[in-house]
Amino acid sequence: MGRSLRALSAYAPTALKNARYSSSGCPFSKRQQSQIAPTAEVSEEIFANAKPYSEVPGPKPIPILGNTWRMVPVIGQFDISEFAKVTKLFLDRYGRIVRLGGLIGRPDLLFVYDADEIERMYRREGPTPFRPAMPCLVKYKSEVRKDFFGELPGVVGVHGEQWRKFRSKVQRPILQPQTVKKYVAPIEMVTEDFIKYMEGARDENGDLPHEFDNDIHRWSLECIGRVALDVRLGCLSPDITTNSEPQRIIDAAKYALRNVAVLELKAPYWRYFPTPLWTKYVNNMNFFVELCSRYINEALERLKTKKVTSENDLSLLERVLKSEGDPKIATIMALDLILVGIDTISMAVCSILYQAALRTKQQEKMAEEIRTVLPDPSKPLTYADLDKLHYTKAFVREVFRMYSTVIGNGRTLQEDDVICGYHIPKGVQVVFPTIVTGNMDQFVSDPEEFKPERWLEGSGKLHPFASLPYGFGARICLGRRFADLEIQVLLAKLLRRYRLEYHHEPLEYAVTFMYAPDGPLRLRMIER
Ligand code: HEM
Repeated sequence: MGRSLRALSAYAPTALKNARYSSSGCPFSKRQQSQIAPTAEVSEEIFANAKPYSEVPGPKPIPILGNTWRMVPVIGQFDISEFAKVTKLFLDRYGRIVRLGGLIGRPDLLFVYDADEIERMYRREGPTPFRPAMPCLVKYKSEVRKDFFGELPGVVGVHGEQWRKFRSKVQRPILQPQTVKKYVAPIEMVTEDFIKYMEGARDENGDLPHEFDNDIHRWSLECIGRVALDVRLGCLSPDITTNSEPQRIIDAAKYALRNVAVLELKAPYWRYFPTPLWTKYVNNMNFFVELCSRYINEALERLKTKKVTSENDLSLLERVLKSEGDPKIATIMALDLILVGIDTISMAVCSILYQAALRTKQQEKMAEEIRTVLPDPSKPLTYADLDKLHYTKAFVREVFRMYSTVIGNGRTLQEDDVICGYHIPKGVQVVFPTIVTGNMDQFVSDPEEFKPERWLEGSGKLHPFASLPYGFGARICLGRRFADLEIQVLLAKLLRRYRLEYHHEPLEYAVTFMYAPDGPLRLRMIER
């Protein structure tokens, strides 16, 4: 029996659990040997028999310098853009659990390369999982603009009760398929404009320009504006002038993308004094807050005179405005969606289009599927059509497995635990390096083979926690349904009419903040 992609996805934990052993000949026998159910409490006996934390293998900190130097680009032995290789190197050198201690001013990092342990930790994580992330944003929300964010500062960079309260207010409207369905037509319109732009931007060979990755950002910005702010921002219009609002939005998004990585990974001095880069970051964030507030106020005004007969007449934003009665909740929700919903999806799309251009056989299979589901290209897309694009979705899933856009996820332990036989104290930051675990033959059959079919056929090993592009559990990506929708609409519209090719130097993947092809994405776009 074929296994449906949805049953395997991170959104259906119960189905996932049942679908885990897809092959005959159990690939995950270690679990059976240990007999530890993934949600079981760690007993006192397990604690008593655990090896001490100090024995977890890993690079030894050098006195005074600690281990931070290893992470500092250029002078250290590990370059940040090589982070994906570094995490693999840790596995090869030290094994399935690796401690990176002695990092100045921050807790130890613990890399776990065991999908069974990752599953156990996710399933036991409790109602308020703590994902350490975005320290710049934490400082901005909790100190610099505490006046604005107050006691309900959103979900990104927020933890504990404050996080739970905010998430419970917005989760339902954002994740309901019924909400997402309403955005098929708006996202299709944005995407049609984008494809029109792409058609005009090609050179005489049909190649897209050097800065095409920036154009993908403009598309994702336009999509998120439509979803979170109920407006067309105008970022795809062909005659944007310098200093116009769309240009300022594009610049602000670009700035956030380029410099947050520098601030957080390379130059964390802003923690101690306001560096020029930090001051610019704050101004940039203030710009986004002001932008969201303005559009939300406009939406509120429109809502006052809108005739509403049922909830179905309301957009996502209007539903939140109506149910919460506080425009600030809607503003902060929009801000969070914008902050994490631009570069994630843009980088994912760069990677997906690049892989489609390189893998002609699989691209043709997607095109054929799209043509079968959508015989008439002039007919508007529906949610039901998109749902039938099984192979296309499996292709995307396979790109995520092999070239995980978000290289890993993480949790700060909120209580002591036993991981891979070691007693790990509360407060340690555990890293789940998806980019590595998704490519380990212990968890995935023939991991070096690009095989979308593996997500459909149910043959071979495929540990459901080895590759989780959107995370898992109570803190799972809030925008994943929109991310999937945007990717599917783009592929359906683009591959229905065009063949993608690539005729330049192969691009290396690198980590800037996300993991994506590094260099000019000069795809060739040829009418079918
Ligand atoms: C392909 C694109 C994307 C990928 C790979 C991705 C991945 C992720 C991951 C791994 C997390 C952490 C989940 C966890 O801790 O378990 C996350 C969180 C989040 N994502 Fe996404 N994401 C994508 C697109 C988006 C988009 C388009 C939006 C907005 C519309 C969005 C909004 C969020 C938010 C708000 C959170 C924080 C949730 C919380 O902490 O409660 N993401 N995403």
